Amino acid sequence: MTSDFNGTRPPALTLAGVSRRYGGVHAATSLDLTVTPGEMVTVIGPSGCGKSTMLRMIAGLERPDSGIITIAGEVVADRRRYQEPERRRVGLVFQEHALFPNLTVAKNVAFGLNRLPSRERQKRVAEVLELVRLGHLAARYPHELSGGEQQRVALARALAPRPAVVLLDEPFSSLDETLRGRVRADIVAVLQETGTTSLLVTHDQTEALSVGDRVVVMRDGAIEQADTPEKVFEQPSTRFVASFMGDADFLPANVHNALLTCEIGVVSTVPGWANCDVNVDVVLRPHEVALAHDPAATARVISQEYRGAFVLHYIRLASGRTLRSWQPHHIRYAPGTPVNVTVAAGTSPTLLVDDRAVTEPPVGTAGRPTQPPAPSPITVLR
Ligand SMILES: Nc1ncnc2c1ncn2[C@@H]1O[C@H](COP(=O)(O)OP(=O)(O)OP(=O)(O)O)[C@@H](O)[C@H]1O
Repeated sequence: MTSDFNGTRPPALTLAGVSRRYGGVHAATSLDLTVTPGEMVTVIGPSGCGKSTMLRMIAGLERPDSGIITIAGEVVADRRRYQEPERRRVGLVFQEHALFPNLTVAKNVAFGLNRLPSRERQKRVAEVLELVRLGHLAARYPHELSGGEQQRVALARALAPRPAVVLLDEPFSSLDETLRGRVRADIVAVLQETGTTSLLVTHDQTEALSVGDRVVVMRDGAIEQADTPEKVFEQPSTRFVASFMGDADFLPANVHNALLTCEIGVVSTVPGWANCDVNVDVVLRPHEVALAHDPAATARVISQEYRGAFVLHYIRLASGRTLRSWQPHHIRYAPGTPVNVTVAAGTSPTLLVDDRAVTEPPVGTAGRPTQPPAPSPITVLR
């Protein structure tokens, strides 16, 4: 058993230094993660970054080359031990519904409960079908259900044996856009209601941010950042996370005596950066970039995309760099319009040095003379 967590329950799941290679491919590299009971963690990253490999190792469908995995305090995989999937307290929900087509809904849900006496089994099946609001469809076969209903049955089946962790691998991706939102809300509600610990793999940034208590961003087999949705979006730890989790542009900038400036002028003050002179890249998201028509401005609108609630404008700066700006849907600057570009008041943008976010001046930068990029024309913060 691992040590107690918060003095009471152990973590629902831990990975410590978990790695897996397929020939020359490092599918998972030294993964470290601790998931607390009841937490919902979303896992996101580009195709092939190792999301499914991580889930498969937790489920016991794949054996790690090294590292330790515990579930509810019990070691299920380490150098010596390897617990079979059916003995792990893990429930699985996959993209394809994976229900047995020849079994009714009730029998599908009862499938993992064969150790229970018949009466208890029936009671538990009825309970979980009620939970996903499908009690009235217990006698139907999978082909008689909608895609959303099939996913709710899959969740009921995963929850029935009271697993310590439920793993969901892109459970909504086969559903169309409208249904997707509804089924997602239903499933998340059931997981929250039952206090179920879960890991949900998704390709959808909005889903990862809106559903997760914590978001794990993976890249090339490694965890790049594991944080609250707010931190992942507002304080990305790397250039990759900043650009992967939403639109982001990067401008060379300089912090001199706590004042952050770049090509568009003064961006903000940076508390704690007094007495330093550091070149950085500043991360700007389109909602942080303000525009105003100004015949004297050197920046130009290149194009715009109508997105319904807002219009995304592409701006070419004097340097030739491009910046994007969201404008309310009723504001549309025609291509060629000269615009004054500023950073919205109250923005505290992420600063990068060598692709990593920095919150303090790098060691040895105090007083270092650097050549600040020439701001054109300095814009006073509103
Ligand atoms: N059984 C296998 N044999 C060889 N290589 C594999 C195997 N399974 C996965 N890989 C490789 O390991 C890497 C990680 O794959 P994985 O399926 O975990 O990625 P993923 O992030 O889930 O991708 P996707 O989002 O496309 O599903 C990929 O390069 C993949 O080609």
